[in-house]
Amino acid sequence: MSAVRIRGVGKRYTTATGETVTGLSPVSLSIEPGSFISIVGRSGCGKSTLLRLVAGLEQPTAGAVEIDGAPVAAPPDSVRYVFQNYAESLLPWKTVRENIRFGLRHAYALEGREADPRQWDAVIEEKLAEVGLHGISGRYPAELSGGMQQRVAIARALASRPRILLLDEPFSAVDALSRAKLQDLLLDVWRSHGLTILFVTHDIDEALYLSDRVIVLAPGGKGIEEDAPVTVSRPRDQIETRAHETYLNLRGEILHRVLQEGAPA
Ligand SMILES: Nc1ncnc2c1ncn2[C@@H]1O[C@H](COP(=O)(O)OP(=O)(O)OP(=O)(O)O)[C@@H](O)[C@H]1O
Repeated sequence: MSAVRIRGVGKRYTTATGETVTGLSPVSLSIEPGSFISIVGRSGCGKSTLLRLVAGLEQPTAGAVEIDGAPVAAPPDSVRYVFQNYAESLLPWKTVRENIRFGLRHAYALEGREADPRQWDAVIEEKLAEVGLHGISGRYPAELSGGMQQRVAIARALASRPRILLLDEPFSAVDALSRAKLQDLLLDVWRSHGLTILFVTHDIDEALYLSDRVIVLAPGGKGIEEDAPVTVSRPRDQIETRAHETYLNLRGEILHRVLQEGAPA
């Protein structure tokens, strides 16, 4: 069974002035459990709309999203969302420890387990270590670098034991070196937790490096333009993978297609 099934899902928005805007023309996609899928395309093509529909944060105006075979009417327990901006993923007025505790509470409540708060600090430190952070649990999100904030956002999401992780341009505000490290961290947690990941990015290289499949959305919310499998072997390596012939050919193909599109960037 697919982890996520998107059946003819489309979204039209009505603006405050009563205008109707196409967020996304109907698309259909089947996402296998444990796969890593990226969604790319020009600004305004409907990437975030698609992710929010899968997350149950918005309802489609056409079609339906199914998670593990069940229709999504509200944000499902098995799904977590990491945004570009930490202020959306984390609670800025809570420390890192309190933010992750929030995720843990959620997991314990779902599993009907009695939480023993005395054990939580150890689990929180374990989650932070998993994303390469140590000794920062007493800090507030604003006291961390952009890359560290996104590591905390990932740790918090992992603490609630999701099966599906949705990430909306999570690394676009960090420097290139931190970004490469975050990409490898995400591949590590994807593998070790057996997650299904849907990842929105503007960066075609990032999408190719991370994914099993890259979905290119057409400009103006017109739907899926290309669904390209990435056959480059795993584990991936920042230097070797990006120099691989298959990777470079696919990169050329997708860039060519995106650049050819008539709409302004
Ligand atoms: N709440 C909303 N109300 C009205 N229109 C919206 C709303 N959200 C999105 N849209 C419109 O839907 C279209 C798709 O928006 P969306 O944010 O999904 O694009 P995107 O591909 O994620 O863009 P970007 O790459 O710039 O983040 C755009 O035309 C946008 O203006």
